[in-house]
Amino acid sequence: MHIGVITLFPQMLDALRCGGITARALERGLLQLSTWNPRDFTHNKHRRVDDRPYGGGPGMVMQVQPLRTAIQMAISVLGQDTHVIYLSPQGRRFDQNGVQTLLNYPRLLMVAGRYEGIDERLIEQDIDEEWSIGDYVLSGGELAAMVIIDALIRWLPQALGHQESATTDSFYNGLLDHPHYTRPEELAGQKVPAILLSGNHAQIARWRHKQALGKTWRRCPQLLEQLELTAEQQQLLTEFITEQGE
Ligand SMILES: NC(=O)c1ccc(NCc2ccccc2N2CCOCC2)nc1
Repeated sequence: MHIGVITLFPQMLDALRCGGITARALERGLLQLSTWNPRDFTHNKHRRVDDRPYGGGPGMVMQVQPLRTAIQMAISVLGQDTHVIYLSPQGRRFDQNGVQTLLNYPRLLMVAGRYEGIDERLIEQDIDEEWSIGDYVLSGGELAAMVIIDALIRWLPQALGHQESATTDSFYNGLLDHPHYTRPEELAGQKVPAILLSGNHAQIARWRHKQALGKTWRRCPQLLEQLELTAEQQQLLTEFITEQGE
């Protein structure tokens, strides 16, 4: 997979190379990440990429030409079949389904807006899809792009050491995550649940599934309604509720 980002702040993307799963995936070439800065494609003396908005109003708007030239340069490197997305609060809400959708594009170009946004004519002509990571406004599209890149990387084959953690990622099987514990066994009177020390993997898996069901039931019951729980899951949830003495 080759991802490109059009951004005025390419150094922000370096954060993905600092460590962890994203850094390892990039080092191992599981995906390529390239950036293009519209400022490098300006044709004016002061390398301006923005100008005042027609119709007045506060702030500045990113001009079409530097962005269009940067996008065309990126596509010449990435390939003609590159899918071009724009990060904006008006975009399609990114979620686990979005991960699976975007993974289908071997070549993805992400345009990160700054200032008050970009000239609408660029969106109409050069952008295939708008995506949003949530209903809030950020100073630029870079962090939204990085969130999406991070989520995609976790689903690239071999990106995770033990592959199952992607498929058992809580949101994947529709439930919230079960609790996690590590050394020491006891800490200020807080003990690790004995079942986890038992070595009985079937019972441990059952306990974790029960905890995930219980946590989901507690925190977002509407999520449970969407899932048709199996008889076994109903049994586990009943057990959880009984144990909680609710
Ligand atoms: N939710 C998201 O995915 C998300 C994405 C980007 C983003 N900001 C870049 C941006 C993009 C498009 C339009 C306006 C703006 N903004 C520029 C800066 O000023 C505010 C408006 N914000 C939130």
